[in-house]
Amino acid sequence: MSQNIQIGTRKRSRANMNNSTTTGPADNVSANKVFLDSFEDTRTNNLLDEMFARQNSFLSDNLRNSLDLNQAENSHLPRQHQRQHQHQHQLFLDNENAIELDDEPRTTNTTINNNTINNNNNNNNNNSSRVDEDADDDIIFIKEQPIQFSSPLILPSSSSNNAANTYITTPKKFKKQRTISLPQLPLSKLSYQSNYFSVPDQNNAIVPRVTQTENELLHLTGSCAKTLEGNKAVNLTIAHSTSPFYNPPLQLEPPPQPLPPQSTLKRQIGSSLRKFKSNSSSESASSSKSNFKTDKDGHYVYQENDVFGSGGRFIVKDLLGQGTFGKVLKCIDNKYEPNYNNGQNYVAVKVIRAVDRYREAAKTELRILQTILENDPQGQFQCLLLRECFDYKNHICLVTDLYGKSIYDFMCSNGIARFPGSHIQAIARQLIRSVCFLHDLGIIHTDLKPENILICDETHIAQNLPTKTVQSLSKRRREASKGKHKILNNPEVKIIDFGSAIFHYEYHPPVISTRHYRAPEIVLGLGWSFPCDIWSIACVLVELVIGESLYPIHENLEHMAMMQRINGTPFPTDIIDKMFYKSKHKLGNSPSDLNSTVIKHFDKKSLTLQWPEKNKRGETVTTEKSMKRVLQSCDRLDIYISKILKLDYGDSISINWNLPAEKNWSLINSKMVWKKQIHSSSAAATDRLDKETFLFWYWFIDLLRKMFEFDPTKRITAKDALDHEWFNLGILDDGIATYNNTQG
Ligand SMILES: Nc1ncnc2c1ncn2[C@@H]1O[C@H](COP(=O)(O)OP(=O)(O)OP(=O)(O)O)[C@@H](O)[C@H]1O
Repeated sequence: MSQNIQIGTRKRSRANMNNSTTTGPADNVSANKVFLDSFEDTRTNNLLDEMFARQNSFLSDNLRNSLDLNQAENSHLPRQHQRQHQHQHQLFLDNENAIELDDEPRTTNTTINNNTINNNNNNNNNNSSRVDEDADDDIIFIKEQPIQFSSPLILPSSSSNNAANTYITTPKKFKKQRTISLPQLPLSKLSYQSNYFSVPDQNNAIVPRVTQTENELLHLTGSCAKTLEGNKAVNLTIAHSTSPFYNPPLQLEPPPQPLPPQSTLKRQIGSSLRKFKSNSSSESASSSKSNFKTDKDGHYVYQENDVFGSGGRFIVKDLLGQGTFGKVLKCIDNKYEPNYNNGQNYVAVKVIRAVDRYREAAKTELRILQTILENDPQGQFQCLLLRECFDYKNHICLVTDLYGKSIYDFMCSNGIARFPGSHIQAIARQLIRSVCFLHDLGIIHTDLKPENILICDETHIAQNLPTKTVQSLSKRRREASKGKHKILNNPEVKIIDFGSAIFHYEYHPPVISTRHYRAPEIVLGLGWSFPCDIWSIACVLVELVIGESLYPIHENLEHMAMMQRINGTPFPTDIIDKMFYKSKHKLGNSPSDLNSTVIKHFDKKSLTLQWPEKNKRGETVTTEKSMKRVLQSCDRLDIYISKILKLDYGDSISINWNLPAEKNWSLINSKMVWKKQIHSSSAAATDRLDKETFLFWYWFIDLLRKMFEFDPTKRITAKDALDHEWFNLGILDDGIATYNNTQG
């Protein structure tokens, strides 16, 4: 599918810069360039060569097996790069600079001064200022520098080849020095420009979007629109989620939007859709030819080659999905020539159940899709694009662009469900940016999950997995994957299913989201707003790393116990206090089972969760299975993800989110050096980790931690998440290699 990929062409702003990080007008750049700020193509290619060379050992197995890149790349590298390749194992990095150590005399030295390496020791806080004198030196590049022999530092020997004392010098810092970091996919650098959109107000009039304000109130469910703090008549809490509206403080919930009469439904689609309406959607013209049938539950009965729509416009070709609301069909749209734009005469049509309840719900979905379309007619913000809507035999039909399978289905059909880091970053960027766009429009998605994230381009490379690995797969996965590890060529995604999405000023049902992706404020009945989407995205991102659901739970108590375990901390007592207060004063519209499944498990005095559950005699009644799921199958998030990363990088990677990045890295590094000294090189070879790769994962986990903040008013917003340090970092892995290989 042709998609516009927006790539910020301005210099990257630093994570600690505030709104200025939103880039200016973005250019459309062809998707075959790894993001390299504003450097031209040839340099891009050279840089990529260098990066591949430098990381050769890191990826040697995978790249050799699947892509045969190393030999090919090195054969045409410039001489100094080949030399670098030969000696890449001798890279050492210190806080300020890194230099390549050579075992033969050299006249030049490659300085690698990664902006990420400059993170100071306070970098647990992403807003901390950097130790960096030059505000402009964050471009990623290698630059050959003459060696500056300042006082050499003697380091412990660091490789078997370098048994003797090794000198590491501190080269003089060059102004405007260009630095190198590992590459990112273009999708990881998609820019976002706020203050741009217009949104409908409560009377459906389009008003210009006001500047984002932090003076937003956290919505409560039901008829109460007070903030959590407001419930207690204390100072109003500022919810950091942004939205385009100034919410009238302490007002009762605005009346629900009147649902449009059916006759005006078509008008609701807006002017941008009119061009699609040349074939008027009157059903009568085609109904005689159609076999279109509806069952007793109001569901369309799927039959291949069914024809429906005005003039027999749509031919049913496949059933893409079936949900509560209806069926989603892959159809040929006869409005277009058969080979229109490489098969873009195919569309997805969501045929809503012919039941009043679902028809009404579809109208809400329609209003959301309409707002999205009006503000992003090109679909640059990764949201499902509505092409048309019509009513057919009492079924509302939503015609949208057709995308590939969902991330969930892709994972199920993959021998290794985990995604490469570069793809996780690209997907994260798209999701967060898309949600930032939605939140700016006042829309909360409420049901973000892998099933609702579709892949645009399903093409991939497939590597054969070792027999032993294949045998360890479940029968279902073995059959679905055919024993192969699939890596997408391009991890572009789209968010779908706006059936549960709402405008922030509308009625909030007490329970939203699919259980595994449900934020704590929903479970605790505190009321919810924009931050719930951030929690859901965080759950999705972890799922991409570990290859399975982070919260494989079905009930509240275990869910809460697991949340505490994963965050490594109990729920903050102030939010539990609010939960009790809300319940006591019957504020808001709580889940019906709140008392019996949530509140009763908290101790009123200590405001702590009583888990494992005990009976009156003090005996543990929590089942062994449940204990195992909470205590053994998961762990504090940094530890849990580190365990998974060991599969790729060896035993030494051990991320501790309580340590500053530099300190964490030096502990890991000294462990690796020690291992190399004690053991043979083969033992050390299991550690395929360098500092930049470590930093990539460290900052990823840091972002997750902020997204998993229990208190929704303190949880990172989508806008702030886009400015997080992690999005300045790259990684060289199979995902980058595949992308590069296929885009060339
Ligand atoms: N535009 C599309 N292109 C390709 N597949 C799609 C598209 N839209 C939906 N699907 C498929 O149909 C499935 C159901 O779509 P959707 O989630 O919108 O329906 P739903 O009735 O709201 O489902 P649920 O009840 O699960 O929320 C999706 O998971 C996806 O696999």
